[in-house]
Amino acid sequence: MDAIVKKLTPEAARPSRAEAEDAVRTLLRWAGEDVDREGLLDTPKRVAKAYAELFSGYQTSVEDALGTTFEEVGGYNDIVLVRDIPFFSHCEHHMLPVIGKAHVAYLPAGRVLGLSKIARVVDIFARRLQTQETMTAQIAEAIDTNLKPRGVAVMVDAEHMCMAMRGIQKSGSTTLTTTFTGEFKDNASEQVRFMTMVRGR
Ligand SMILES: Nc1nc2c(ncn2[C@@H]2O[C@H](COP(=O)(O)OP(=O)(O)OP(=O)(O)O)[C@@H](O)[C@H]2O)c(=O)[nH]1
Repeated sequence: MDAIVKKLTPEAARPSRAEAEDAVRTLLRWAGEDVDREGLLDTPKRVAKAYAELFSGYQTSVEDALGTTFEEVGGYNDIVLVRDIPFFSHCEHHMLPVIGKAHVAYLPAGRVLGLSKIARVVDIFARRLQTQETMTAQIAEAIDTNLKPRGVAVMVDAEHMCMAMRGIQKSGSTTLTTTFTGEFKDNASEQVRFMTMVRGR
């Protein structure tokens, strides 16, 4: 999966920071701005710096983030759910913000992940351009591949600014997507337990 991203963005073909700043100047001029006015002089630099952070998922490897797993010595083998993981992403269609929460669970098969690693995986994919559906599936696939648990369940609940700030202009509406693998996919009662735990307070 990461190999695909690297193929799309080979380091040698990556534009320089100066080229990125020039692109920002072009967009500002296209929007009708005077790029030489004092308030905008450092804006291209700031935007490029912000993009480096907002799209840092391209520079981060899922395998590295999930590399460390621990043997579960106490015999725990039930659902591990990390819920309400907040994220900021951008849709691949308009490059406008997608703001939401991810709920990620797995059924261990002898090994467990550091809890923070689950949030790291969410951030890696959130910081790449894609659809919400793809992001949901990729989080599940990454945990499945690297941890090899009995099953993974991922739910993403997000508001898309491309639907709120422009176009149809429906703010407050959120989109829910789910991906289930293994025992979560095969067993409807495991899905229900996941949903109940996500909702329970
Ligand atoms: N399925 C899906 N659609 C998305 C996601 N993010 C944005 N979109 C949609 O992508 C679609 C792009 O549609 P287009 O008709 O090509 O673009 P557009 O003219 O800007 O569309 P409008 O938003 O309807 O004005 C829109 O319907 C968006 O709501 C996502 O994560 N998943």
